Amino acid sequence: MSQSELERTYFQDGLHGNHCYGCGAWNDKGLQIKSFWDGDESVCIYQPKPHHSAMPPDVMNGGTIAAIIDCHGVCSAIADAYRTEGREVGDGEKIWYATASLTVNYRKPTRIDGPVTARARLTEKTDKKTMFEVDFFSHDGVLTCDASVLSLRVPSEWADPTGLFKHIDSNS
Ligand SMILES: CCCCCCCCCCCC(=O)SCCNC(=O)CCNC(=O)[C@H](O)C(C)(C)COP(=O)(O)OP(=O)(O)OC[C@H]1O[C@@H](n2cnc3c(N)ncnc32)[C@H](O)[C@@H]1OP(=O)(O)O
Repeated sequence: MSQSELERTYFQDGLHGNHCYGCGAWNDKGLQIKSFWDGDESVCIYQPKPHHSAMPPDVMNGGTIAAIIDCHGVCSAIADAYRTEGREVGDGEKIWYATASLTVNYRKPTRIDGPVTARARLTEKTDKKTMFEVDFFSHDGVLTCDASVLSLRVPSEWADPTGLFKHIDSNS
């Protein structure tokens, strides 16, 4: 069942303290993408800004597209893990995933003058690994990119607000 715009809950709003450039609701300078369930698919609708352009000012930059797809895929893996356990995103013991692999095929230029949409579907899952395939559309409904995002479950140190590397350094 799809949620109407008013009753939507966005995955990122449950990821408290997330400063990620693409999906962190607590990063004022980031993209602050928002993702939600539409039945079995997850959806992200994003209005690009003029400075998200490629060389032609009416075409969206590929790196920004990749950041949206990456973060939408990883947040979908996180939301799927919570949903599997019957919990809302962010409730109870925290679940974190990080990108292990991202593949983006740029099929057509993406118009920048309206909201883009990423639609993701789960294609593979184990306890630790989750794969989402993502289709990316320009505002006129053209499929401009297809992508796959492999997310791996990571420990809570990844969410340490003071940083990750001190945990890695102390373990090595
Ligand atoms: C407030 C907080 C907010 C938290 C943030 C909330 C959302 C953030 C969204 C943004 C996402 C990012 O940008 S995250 C930043 C970008 N990503 C990273 O920096 C990740 C860097 N990579 C790593 O740290 C590591 O490689 C990991 C954690 C991804 C995986 O290491 P690991 O956990 O030791 O995994 P490992 O045992 O080697 O492998 C487990 C299984 O996965 C497979 N596998 C591992 N890597 C790959 C790979 N690249 N491609 C294919 N398969 C792979 C292995 O073959 C194995 O399969 P099998 O034998 O089991 O079959």
